[in-house]
Amino acid sequence: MAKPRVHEIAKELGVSSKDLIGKLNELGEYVKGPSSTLEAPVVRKAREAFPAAKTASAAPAPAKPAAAKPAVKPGAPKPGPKPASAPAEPVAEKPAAPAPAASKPGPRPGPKPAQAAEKPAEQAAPAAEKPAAKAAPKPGAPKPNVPLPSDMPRPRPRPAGNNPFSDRSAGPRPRPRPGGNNPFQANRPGPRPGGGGAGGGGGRPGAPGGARPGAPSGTPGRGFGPRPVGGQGGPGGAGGPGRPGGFGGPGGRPAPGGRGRGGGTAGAFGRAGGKPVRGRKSKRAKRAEYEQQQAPAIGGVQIPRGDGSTLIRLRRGATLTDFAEKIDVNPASLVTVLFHLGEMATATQSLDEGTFEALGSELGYVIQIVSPEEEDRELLEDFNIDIEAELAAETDEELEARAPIVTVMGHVDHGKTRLLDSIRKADVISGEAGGITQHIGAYQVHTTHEGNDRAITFIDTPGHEAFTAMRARGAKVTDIAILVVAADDGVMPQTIEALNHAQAANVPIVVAVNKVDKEGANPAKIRQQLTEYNLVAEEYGGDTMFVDVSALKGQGIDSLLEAVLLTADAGLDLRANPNKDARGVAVEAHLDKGRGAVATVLVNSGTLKVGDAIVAGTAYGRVRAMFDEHDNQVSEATPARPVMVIGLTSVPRAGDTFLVADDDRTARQIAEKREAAERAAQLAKRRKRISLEDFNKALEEGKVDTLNLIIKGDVSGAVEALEDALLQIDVGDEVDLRIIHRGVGAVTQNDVNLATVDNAIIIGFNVRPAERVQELADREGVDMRFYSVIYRALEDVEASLKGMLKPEFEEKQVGGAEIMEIFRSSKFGNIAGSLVRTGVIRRNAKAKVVRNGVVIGEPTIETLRRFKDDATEVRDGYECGIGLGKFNDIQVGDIIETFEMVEIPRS
Ligand SMILES: Nc1nc2c(ncn2[C@@H]2O[C@H](COP(=O)(O)OP(=O)(O)OP(=O)(O)O)[C@@H](O)[C@H]2O)c(=O)[nH]1
Repeated sequence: MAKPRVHEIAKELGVSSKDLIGKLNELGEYVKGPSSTLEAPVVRKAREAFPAAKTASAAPAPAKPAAAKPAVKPGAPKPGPKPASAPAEPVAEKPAAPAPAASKPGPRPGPKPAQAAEKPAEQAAPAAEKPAAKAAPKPGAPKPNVPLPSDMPRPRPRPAGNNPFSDRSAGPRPRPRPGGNNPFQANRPGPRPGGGGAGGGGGRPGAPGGARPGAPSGTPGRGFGPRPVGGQGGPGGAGGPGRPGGFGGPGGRPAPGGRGRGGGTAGAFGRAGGKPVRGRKSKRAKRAEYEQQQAPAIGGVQIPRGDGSTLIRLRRGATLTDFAEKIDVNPASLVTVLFHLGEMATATQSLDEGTFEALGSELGYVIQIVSPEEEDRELLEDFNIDIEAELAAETDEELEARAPIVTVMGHVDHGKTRLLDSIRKADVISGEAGGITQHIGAYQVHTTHEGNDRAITFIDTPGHEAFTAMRARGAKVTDIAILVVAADDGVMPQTIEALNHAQAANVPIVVAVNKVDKEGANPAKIRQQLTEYNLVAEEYGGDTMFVDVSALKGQGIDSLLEAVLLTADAGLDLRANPNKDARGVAVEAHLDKGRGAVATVLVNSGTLKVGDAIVAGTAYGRVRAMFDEHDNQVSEATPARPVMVIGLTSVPRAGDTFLVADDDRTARQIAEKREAAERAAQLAKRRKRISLEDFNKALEEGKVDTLNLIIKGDVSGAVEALEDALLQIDVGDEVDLRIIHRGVGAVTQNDVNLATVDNAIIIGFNVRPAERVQELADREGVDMRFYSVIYRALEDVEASLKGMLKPEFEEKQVGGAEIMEIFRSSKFGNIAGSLVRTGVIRRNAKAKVVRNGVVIGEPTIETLRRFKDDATEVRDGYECGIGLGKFNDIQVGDIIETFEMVEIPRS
């Protein structure tokens, strides 16, 4: 490769190509054109032919090309020739250039060196001599491609290639890349070198490829540090350099050169080497930065963020683990983030909606807590039960008329209970059946309407509380509400509450104006009052039916039932499919001593049969027997037919929906799943929400207080109502009211044990403690309270909570003085000349002026004197003058008592 071309030699000699060609032709060498290559002997001839020119131009000429070329493709072909022309110097300097070559030494070098080497080498040698001598003392270098800046006399070793040492030195050098065509490799082994004995051959290789590489290495020692840089890879080249070592001075250097090997090089080059490293780092850093942007860290953890509207659905009582699963992160990360938001929670703790919302908005997610109904629907879907779809799919042919279901509401004492009794008695069938003997929570009566026998089902739990509690559970039981208003009392607060609840539930209302038998009853006034609430009587042009009744005397009951039926027929589609598995609602339930859990259910659709596997809320079982309100055993219940069911393993709650499952196992699984969901939701509700900040503070100040309650009642409706009412008590933020357990039946040992563990108070409603339970409670110091009126229980709990909020003070009498004489002073008002009878009278104390046992005023002791001197206190047995400020209503004989407010220690 490195055969020089005519034009190159011409340039070197400072003559035109044409002249050179002419000359050579003259000398008998046939040369075709400027691009023709020349063999070494021919070149020699040419140089001999133009001796003068050569000396003149040689130096400069080579410099350029050399520099240029190597730079570009160092290892490349060019080098060969160039070097020839460009003597030694360049070599030294250029090493730098070669370095770069290193990076691509592989290919180039390989071949080139081999052949190129020979010639150039030869030629170079001679050529080099001169320059070398001048510039570099150390001539070593006939290095071809390297141009040489002159001022850098570096001893230029020889090109690795033809340096005899090269091989050897190389040997030791760590051989960088194994590369097949890596010159070094070839060299090393010896073949090349060996063959090259010629130095030339072997060297070459070094030169080109190796050179590059080598160069740097050697260089380093040299202090070329910087240059090499470009060289980069050169390292490998290192081999070359090895050479230098050979050459003495540099010797030491080589070592570094040795370093040739890749990374090592860097070190050898100092700064240069560092660069690449730095580059890599920054790349990594950049990536990290990018990732940071993607997922900002909160509290040191990175969490993929939502875009602010990413919807995440969670069930009630979900935990951080549930949330983490949805966004695919480690739950611990969420714990950390929440912690930084000021809340502490474990990954498996049920959290309330507010906490999830705060966490979600922080992370860019919109958290949607699935409603209980929806959750239950999803739960049932897992069992292939979709009640809504089932209902929607029913055809007219499948639907049959059913009885309307009615709830009686109204203000206290307006006659709800009495009305329900009257209706029961009015039942046309009762006579034959022996009357309604069972209170099962609902009953059905029959009446003749327009010649037909019609049934109406009444929920036997008056009041909107139960109605609302059921609704809250998603049960739409009531079709029509009878609003009872006493004609002698008028519309009262609960009347309005009741009608609001009914209207909110979209339940039509029939107004029963009761107690019309009473004197002073004014039914018209009721009609008029209710128009304000959108209940306009038909006779006034509205669409609400008002019926005057006397629950006491049983008057107007038939009309009321008729009004109910008319209202139902007018606006309600009361039909259901009786030919399928039953679905409905539990309206009442309790634990019966003999029969276990009993529940009164109302079938909404389908037919409930004895033997059915049933699940009601979290209770399940198999229908062992059913009874109606007449205490008759029945084998099946059709829509709107209330029956008392026996066979459940636990007591459901009023308002729990029930359904018949395919088999016992399914019923149990549904119940268990509901139970789990319920527990989670309860946990979330109960969780004390307190910020981290407040938490510490509250702890320090001993302000963390929770009133734990256990509620037991005779029927689930009462327990529900009591629980709801209790939870509505506004107790502020400092105290938490928790109902840790509720149930139907007597207070048991288990209840007391639970209360002992959680420091709870037991509230019993219409129940008594079971045997020996009172004893246990006394022993354990558990407070049990029993009520038969919900209101009283509420009052007590509220008072107790307030007590926890505010310390209680009581007056403690400090002293007492009797007024013996009255001095009138224009400046101080009346002064009571008194004798202290008990204790001590102090200035500024609060006082009570008592006359004949009656407190007539509570002034403050503003002035207190012993004779003419002010005193701060006067003890019993002494006389003093007491000024009560503006309170001048005193008489001789009055007693002035002073007292302090003393905090009553809580037991
Ligand atoms: N004179 C008269 N008294 C009635 C009538 N209806 C009810 N009462 C009386 O009113 C009082 C209250 O009746 P209840 O049926 O207990 O009233 P309630 O609305 O069920 O009361 P709570 O259960 O406390 O909400 C009783 O003393 C009844 O005897 C009526 O039509 N005429």
